[in-house]
Amino acid sequence: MRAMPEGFRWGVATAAYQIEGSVSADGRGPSIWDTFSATPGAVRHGDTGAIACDHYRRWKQDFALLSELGVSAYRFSLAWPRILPEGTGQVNQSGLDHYRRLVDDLLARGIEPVVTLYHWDLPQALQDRGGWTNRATIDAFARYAEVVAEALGDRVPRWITLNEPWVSSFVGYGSGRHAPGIADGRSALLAAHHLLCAHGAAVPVLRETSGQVGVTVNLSPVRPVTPEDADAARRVDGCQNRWFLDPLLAGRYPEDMIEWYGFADAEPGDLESIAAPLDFLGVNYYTRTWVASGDRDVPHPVHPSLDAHQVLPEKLPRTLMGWTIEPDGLRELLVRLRTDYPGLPPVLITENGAAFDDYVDPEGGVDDEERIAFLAGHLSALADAIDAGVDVRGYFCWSLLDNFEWAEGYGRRFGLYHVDYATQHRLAKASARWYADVVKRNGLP
Ligand SMILES: OC[C@@H]1[C@@H](O)[C@H](O)[C@@H](O)c2nc(CNc3ccccc3)cn21
Repeated sequence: MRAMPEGFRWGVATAAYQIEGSVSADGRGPSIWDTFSATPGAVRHGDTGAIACDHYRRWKQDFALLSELGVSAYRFSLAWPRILPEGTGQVNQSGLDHYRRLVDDLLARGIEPVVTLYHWDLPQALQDRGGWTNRATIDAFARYAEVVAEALGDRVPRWITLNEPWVSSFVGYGSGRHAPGIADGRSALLAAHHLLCAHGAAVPVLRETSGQVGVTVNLSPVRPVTPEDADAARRVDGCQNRWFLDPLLAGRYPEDMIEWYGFADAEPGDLESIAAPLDFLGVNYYTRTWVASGDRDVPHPVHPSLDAHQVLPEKLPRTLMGWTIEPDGLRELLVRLRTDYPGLPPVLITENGAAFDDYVDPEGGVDDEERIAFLAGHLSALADAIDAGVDVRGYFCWSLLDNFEWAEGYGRRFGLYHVDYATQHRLAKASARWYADVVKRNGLP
């Protein structure tokens, strides 16, 4: 038995655009993901979030699944375009009312709502004015936080300002593989900085509520394939991990990367605001990053393309996303955080999960043993990190439901519950029953 500490929070996580659907209902405005997914070639099979899991209408039945799992917490995101359809200006009360109902139902079930304000669905109206490359979006986010804090501030125990600013900036504005589909290095850096500033502007606003405040970053330990690749690996670590951890936890950008990027867009006071004290750090972990510089093209001056440098060791097992399965990477990154960042607040694992080739068998079940093994391995590594002294307060499995997997569309299933998109029928996979038992035991059997 690998028991977690007393009071450890067990949860599952989702995000608005990936599950809600109803993209034009009750006053919702368009987001950059509505625009991007409607762009031919942007998303596999031309999939969009227009319907997704129809969760906007089926949320009550989905919340019954949370009770079935026995989780003590549920992480989900608010759709900014439901609350402020134009990103700023007029508030849409229907949007706020929807999320009030969700939060109140969770509380009535004894489940802690952990609310992400921004999980990539920027109102298109803001992108029309430059989006995250426009410094004015910082103030728009702060106003959004004020509106949400006023409406829900008395009943949400944990707030997450941003989900994965690295993805929003370097993938959305640097490689163009995510919305808004811009492939420009300097835009990625500007977007990253403004996202961090937006986080810093929202922290004092949310701190006025009764809830704790944190931010979620995706972290991946970086390994050189050969010793000659050490410099390239350090650059990728600088881009993917340190470019966000250093400002958030130490109030500075990493010197080696400032030089590499030639970055000079921080204004006086920005770094102090970004480094506002956190009640917790959300960490999303999925895999390690293996880097080989080799004789490939010179890495992009801003965003060393992981594709060009991602050379995965053949012997390692992978998920359907092509990501190597490396549970010990979770222990490694948590111990590194504790070692490198003395100001590290308590940690929540806000996402961990995997996509495998799930299918409904002739008996009507989904026997996803690979997912059970993935989760068991990562929970064991998490227990190792806690035994090593890292203060981890909770774990959120990604995801409750199969859902819209961004540029991969519906072809990649991460859910504990299988979703038949033709009928919207939810079906507990074997991993759902396994996870419910882990939650009940407060640890691995
Ligand atoms: O891909 C699985 C999930 C995704 O569904 C979540 O919305 C998102 O928060 C999330 N982040 C990662 C981490 N890594 C990542 C790397 C490159 C592009 C996108 C995500 C995985 N995931």
